[in-house]
Amino acid sequence: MIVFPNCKINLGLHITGKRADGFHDLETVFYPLPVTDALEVITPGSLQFTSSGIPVPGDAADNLCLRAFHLLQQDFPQLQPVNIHLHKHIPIGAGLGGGSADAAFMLQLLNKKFQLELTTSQLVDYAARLGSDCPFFILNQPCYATGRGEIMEPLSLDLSAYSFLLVHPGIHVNTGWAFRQITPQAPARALKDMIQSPVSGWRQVISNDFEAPVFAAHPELAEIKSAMYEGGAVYATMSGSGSAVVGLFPKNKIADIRWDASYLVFKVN
Ligand SMILES: C[C@@](CO)(OP(=O)(O)O)[C@H](O)COP(=O)(O)OP(=O)(O)OC[C@H]1O[C@@H](n2ccc(N)nc2=O)[C@H](O)[C@@H]1O
Ligand SMILES: Nc1ncnc2c1ncn2[C@@H]1O[C@H](COP(=O)(O)OP(=O)(O)O)[C@@H](O)[C@H]1O
Repeated sequence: MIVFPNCKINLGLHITGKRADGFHDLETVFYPLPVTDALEVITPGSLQFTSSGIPVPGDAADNLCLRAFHLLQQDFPQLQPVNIHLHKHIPIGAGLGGGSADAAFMLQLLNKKFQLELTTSQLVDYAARLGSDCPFFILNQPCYATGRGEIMEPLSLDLSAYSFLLVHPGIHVNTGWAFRQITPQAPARALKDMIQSPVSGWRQVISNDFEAPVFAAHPELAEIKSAMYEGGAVYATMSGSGSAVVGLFPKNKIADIRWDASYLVFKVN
């Protein structure tokens, strides 16, 4: 069985409070985009994880695909050992949620393969135990999210008039560090309302709290965002805690910007 976990971008992000459990409350709009990994699971086999493509940092035993398998196996001992292969294409530590997508797709794949009959709400609960971004990928549709990101309201948000440019300059931002740079506060404007306003005005009203500290640490990112606006982007923002920057351009009119050869660049028309 093979699935293709996709990435997400955040359109607006506000850190609204620090919680007793050490996490932060936030509000954001998650939007899925078709830049994907490939995740294959074969049975029968011994429990094994291999990967190709972009190297995943850390011990293979800590990979979110294996963690998703072990999480379900605790409650469903009938899960047979599986051979897992991940081809990594989504940049890592980029604010694109690639690891979270792999974990959420793994839960769904195992649910189907072993006929566990888990409901969407049960899958969301399991996903929340693997990471704050994971529950989104169970729904995988435009959502306004609060809490740690697990309280989701699907939105009707049609961005089919736009093409998306994603630029990742290879800077890996540590999510925990990024949260520690921010003093939580109530947002000046309600994101849930602003996201329904015309995209042409988003530049003035939709912002990401992580941009100030992350751009201060990596000025190259502010330059990427400026280059997108100079190239005709209708809206540009860093995604999540970075470091990927995303630009919305009129459909099929992504500017031909000359990026540094080391950057990873993705176009979604
Ligand atoms: C910032 C966001 C926005 O969508 O995305 P990314 O930039 O990572 O893609 C998410 O909130 C990230 O979610 P995720 O990447 O799953 O984070 P987790 O693994 O749960 O947490 C990593 C660390 O970030 C901090 N953290 C995370 C989420 C949250 N609501 N409050 C936090 O304080 C904690 O220090 C935690 O130990
Ligand atoms: N399957 C996976 N893909 C990517 N990263 C993974 C995976 N499993 C574990 N990780 C760990 O999760 C961290 C964050 O990954 P990722 O989800 O890509 O970043 P972000 O939260 O910025 O979107 C990485 O540093 C990596 O060590």
